[in-house]
Amino acid sequence: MLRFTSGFRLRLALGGVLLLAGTATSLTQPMIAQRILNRLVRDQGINGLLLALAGAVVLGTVVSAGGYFMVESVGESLVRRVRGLLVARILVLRTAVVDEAKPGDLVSRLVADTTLLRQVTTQAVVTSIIAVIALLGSLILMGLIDYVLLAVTLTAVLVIGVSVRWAATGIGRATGKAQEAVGLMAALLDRDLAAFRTVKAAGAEKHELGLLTDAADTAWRRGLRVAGWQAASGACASLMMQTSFLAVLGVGGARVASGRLPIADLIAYLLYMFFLTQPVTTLSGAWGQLKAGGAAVERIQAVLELAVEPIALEPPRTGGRQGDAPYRVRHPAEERPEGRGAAAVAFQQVVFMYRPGLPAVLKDVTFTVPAGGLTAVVGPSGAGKTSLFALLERFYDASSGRVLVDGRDVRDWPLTELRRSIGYVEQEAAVLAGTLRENLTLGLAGVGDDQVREVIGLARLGDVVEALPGGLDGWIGHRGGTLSGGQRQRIAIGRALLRRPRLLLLDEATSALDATNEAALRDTLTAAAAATTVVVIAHRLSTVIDAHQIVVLEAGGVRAVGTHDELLRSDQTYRELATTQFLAAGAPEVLERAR
Ligand SMILES: Nc1ncnc2c1ncn2[C@@H]1O[C@H](COP(=O)(O)OP(=O)(O)OP(=O)(O)O)[C@@H](O)[C@H]1O
Repeated sequence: MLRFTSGFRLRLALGGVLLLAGTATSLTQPMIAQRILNRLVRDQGINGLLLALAGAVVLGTVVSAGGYFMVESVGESLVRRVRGLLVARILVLRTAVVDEAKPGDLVSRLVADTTLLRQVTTQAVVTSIIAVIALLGSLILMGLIDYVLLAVTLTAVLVIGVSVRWAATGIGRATGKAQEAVGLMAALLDRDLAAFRTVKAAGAEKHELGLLTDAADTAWRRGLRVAGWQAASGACASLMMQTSFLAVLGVGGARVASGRLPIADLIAYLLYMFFLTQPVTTLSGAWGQLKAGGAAVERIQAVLELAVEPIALEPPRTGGRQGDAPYRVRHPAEERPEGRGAAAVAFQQVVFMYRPGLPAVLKDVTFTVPAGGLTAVVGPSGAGKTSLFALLERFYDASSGRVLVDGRDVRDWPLTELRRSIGYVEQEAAVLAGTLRENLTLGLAGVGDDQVREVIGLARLGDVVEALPGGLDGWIGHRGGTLSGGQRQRIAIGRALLRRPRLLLLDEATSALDATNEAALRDTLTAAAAATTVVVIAHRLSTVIDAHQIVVLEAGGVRAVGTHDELLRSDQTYRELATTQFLAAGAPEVLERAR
């Protein structure tokens, strides 16, 4: 926790000092009031004292408010820093890590655990520092009065310390588990929202509700356990304070009776014991809170330790008002590149498994893609086609062998530069909640209207712009739920083309397009292939027929490479694929050629 407070410690300390000063100023008020009363009784002037009392009231309030604000603002700054660190980390997590993560749980760590952390810093840390000072001060003054009574009090404080420590461990453990349950709830809700229509269509609302309420119940039960530990710790502290009070009374009384202690000293000592109750109660509560914060820190730390890609992503230091618009791009990534030509690709004896222990999905894959032109990759479902793209984008590293882009191993490319050279259109094309323009210019800065309009033409997005209320700046819902599969993919193609990639990877949609759009997109791909290298995982006959080279993949291995006509003649698998599995693009002559 201390690590996260670096840079804020001075402000935190200053806030603590102000709070302390505010309390001290407030403590002078009864003394001034007492004097005012005394002077009134003696019929003396009180103007000066009234002024002093008013001054003490105002000063105490202002100083306390300043201290409170400072401490709270440190809490907010701390949350901002930790959230910045977390998102900067989450955004560059390795794909394999995210494959296994629960997104909802990550969100819960970002939201709920950081909030808990804030409460702990502002409430627990500062109040306990003040309480420790008050505790030590009182104990010293009590020792000056009578060290025998101090020994009795210290025994009680020690017992309280031990029991509070024991309870705090329980609080920390129970809080960690409660936060875990909250994370599970978030993960479950995320899974339902991600597959919202599927849940509805399957009539699984009741089932999912059961799971969610189970998770909520678990969080509630664990929350109760936290409350139980807190109550036990508070009860222990209070019991010991009362016992020690009685013990001091007994021992003190005996010492007064034997003449070893003046009665006035015993009364003063007992008054100090009253003072002591406050810091002891505060500290016993704060210890538990610190442990709870520790549990939150552990969950945050666990995310910060996940494996990340070699991309330097620092949370920006500046704040600044951005208005109410969500998803405003505050730190635009980069300028749109100029035309950059085409990149050659080579796979050399590539073996790849997603995780150690899993079977290899690519087995000794070797083929080359020349710079420029259209290469189609075809093969049965599960052959490993998408995995080839994942290696090119370096979402994963090959287990052995080499993947080259422009003759350079992808592992030797700076990752951002590699990805900047590649445009990737997934089959289940991702559309982000935001405007159409934001979706197209994602990660690019300074893209002019004319350039956006150009890709709208190229990707055949005219109908989407027209139908969308607000046009180019119209809002596209969560995961593009308001769009058809084909429209989503055309947006993704537009996004990829806008980046002017040296290599365009396209996992063709399996859904059929109408004949006009089919032909138009074919033209777009042909035009793109003239300027850059295009590799398409092809599901359409029209695409393979147009391809300069076709790579046939089967069960993780390259079966054949050639043109459509060559492969029709020479390769049985290809012939079967071409005649049975490809989506034929309406035109009879295409079908005829396939036969
Ligand atoms: N993230 C992953 N973790 C583990 N295994 C995976 C992962 N993604 C894919 N696989 C497995 O790798 C194999 C190849 O998958 P891949 O998606 O590359 O096939 P594909 O040829 O693109 O299939 P399709 O045409 O159905 O999209 C499959 O057996 C799949 O189950």
